[in-house]
Amino acid sequence: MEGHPLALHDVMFIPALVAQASDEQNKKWLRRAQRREIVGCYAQTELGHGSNLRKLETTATYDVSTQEFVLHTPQITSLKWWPGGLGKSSNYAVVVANMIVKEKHLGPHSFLVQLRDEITHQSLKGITVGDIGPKLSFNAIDNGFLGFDNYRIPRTNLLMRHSRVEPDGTYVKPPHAKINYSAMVRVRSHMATGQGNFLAQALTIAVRYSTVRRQGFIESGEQEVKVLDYQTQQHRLFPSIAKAYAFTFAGYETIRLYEQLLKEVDTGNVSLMADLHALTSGLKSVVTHQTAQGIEQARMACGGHGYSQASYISEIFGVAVGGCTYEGENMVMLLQLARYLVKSVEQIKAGESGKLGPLVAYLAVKVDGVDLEKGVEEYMKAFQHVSRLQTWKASEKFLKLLKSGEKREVAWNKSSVELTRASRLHTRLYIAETFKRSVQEVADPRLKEVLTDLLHLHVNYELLDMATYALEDGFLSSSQLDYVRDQLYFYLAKIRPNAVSLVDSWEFSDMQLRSVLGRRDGNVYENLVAWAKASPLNKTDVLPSVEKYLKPMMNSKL
Ligand SMILES: CCCCCCCCCCCCCCCCCCC/C=C/C(=O)SCCNC(=O)CCNC(=O)[C@H](O)C(C)(C)COP(=O)(O)OP(=O)(O)OC[C@H]1O[C@@H](n2cnc3c(N)ncnc32)[C@H](O)[C@@H]1OP(=O)(O)O
Ligand SMILES: Cc1cc2nc3c(=O)[nH]c(=O)nc-3n(C[C@H](O)[C@H](O)[C@H](O)COP(=O)(O)OP(=O)(O)OC[C@H]3O[C@@H](n4cnc5c(N)ncnc54)[C@H](O)[C@@H]3O)c2cc1C
Repeated sequence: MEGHPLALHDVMFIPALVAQASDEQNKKWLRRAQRREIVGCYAQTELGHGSNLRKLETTATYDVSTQEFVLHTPQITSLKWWPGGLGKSSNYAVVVANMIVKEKHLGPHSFLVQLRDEITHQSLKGITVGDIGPKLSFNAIDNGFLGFDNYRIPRTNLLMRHSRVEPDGTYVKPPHAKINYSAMVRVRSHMATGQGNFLAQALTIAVRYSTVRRQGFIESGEQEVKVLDYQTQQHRLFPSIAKAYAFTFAGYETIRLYEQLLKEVDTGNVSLMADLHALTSGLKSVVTHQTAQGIEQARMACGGHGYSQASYISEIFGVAVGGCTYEGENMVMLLQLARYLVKSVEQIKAGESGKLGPLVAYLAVKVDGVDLEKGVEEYMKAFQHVSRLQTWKASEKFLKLLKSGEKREVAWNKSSVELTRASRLHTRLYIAETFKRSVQEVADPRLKEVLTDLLHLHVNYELLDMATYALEDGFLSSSQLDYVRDQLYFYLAKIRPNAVSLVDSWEFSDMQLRSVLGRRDGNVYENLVAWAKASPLNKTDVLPSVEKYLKPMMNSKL
């Protein structure tokens, strides 16, 4: 859970080579990387810039006389900063640098760069590299810094699958300007399943513990109840169980789309890139945020023991919440999706609704009302309505500011909170839709029934959560919202008997969970005592600090 120093080798270094190095280059590098004869990382972010890639400062200047690129770190803010595995473990990196050829700045490009000697592992001349120090979590990973002092690499170390620099300095452009961002898009495509997995771990601990913990009464005079029987506890945990499933289903779809994109790009077809970029930008943002919230609720649902490291939930939280920042800070990525949504609105206004992609076609179709009692399809129409409403409102605000003479960037900034709201609603619609589709495809009728209950819980919880939008224009009445509330409470109670099975079905072992509270055998109390006794402070009855500090203080006459 604390991460692995070689994680980025598998998660980004190898995928960057697969997607961006030419077949010829990969004959040299890929097998070596796969066999772990060389260990790499993905070095893009700098001390001064992470989000705004166009302003990366590390330069790779082509020297036509030697057919080499000269990598250089012009100032302190240009140091690479954050890459996982860079500090101590890697001897190679895919480095993203601003490429300059014949004095022309050609923007960020990826290069394979050797950092350390393959035998001694010592850093090479011209390279400054080290670890950036402890973090909130992920402390088994050596996130690092890296500087170059006019460090030379062969021309052929530019990753040349999609763009090239010929020996004479002729630049051959890629088929899409952002094709070099593929390693990021890949990780974003995988993040919904990854984060769903973190959420599932925290919920497994909290749900299991909630059936061991007895406290208080529901009907007086009876045995104290398992805390999972409280409606508030169910409300805290069960909607997140639904989300963990929903995120996983959505993630399967984005992973499939990424694989499709890779194949299509190789045939020169880049049409999926904008759609997938928009989709994964929104999905990574919503999923990481809701996962962090869900894990924190799971911790609180374990009361005082949730705060102990024996629960292990704090570590899961620390790792998961990193996802709100890495692979694109969440607000920044929501605004990327918003660009796509605004463009879609502009297309509709221009009478080109027919050109809209399937995920945004609903923006052009108005619905007057819904009959929620007819079932999940009607909820989908309600989600479409609120997303459409907010997308149009935010877009109109932006377009109006533009029309009034504001500069594009200023108008954008003044509309940005509303735009991020639209992006979230659009993404939550997508999550609900994929959840619905995935449940419909389940063949086993008993499994389908339980997952359908979770789906119902999800859509009622979500609609209630976005109720202000639906009430704003009178789309939903307050009596419809009462119906949604009743349904929510109905499904909380219905799911209760299956709650433990739902989390057990994720099949985390005790070794994976590392949680005293979430043990499979439920022997929480004995093991909490054993865990406490094993605390380093309990190695001796009297600590050295007693002689050193306590006694002088207690014996002082002052
Ligand atoms: C088995 C597989 C496992 C897979 C991995 C699973 C991971 C799951 C987690 C669980 C496992 C835990 C294990 C541990 C893993 C830990 C991993 C952490 C690793 C972290 C790595 C990093 O963080 S790497 C650095 C990431 N950095 C960023 O994300 C930077 C964010 N910024 C950007 O991406 C960009 O700068 C930008 C998109 C914000 C803006 O780009 P730019 O300025 O160039 O563009 P514009 O804004 O001007 O837009 C122009 C135009 O381009 C379009 N566009 C931008 N990007 C793309 C793209 N990628 N694709 C397509 N199109 C793009 C943009 O939309 C604009 O279009 P318009 O039409 O003009 O609107
Ligand atoms: C655990 C972890 C692992 C990482 N691993 C790697 C790695 O392996 N390789 C690598 O290269 N990098 C890595 N990073 C770096 C990471 O990708 C960046 O930190 C991330 O992309 C955010 O960029 P930033 O730090 O520049 O944030 P900033 O952009 O400085 O964000 C600060 C604030 O400014 C806001 N902001 C910035 N731009 C805008 C805008 N245009 N509009 C509105 N608001 C804006 C943000 O929303 C945020 O609130 C890692 C980071 C972490 C935490």
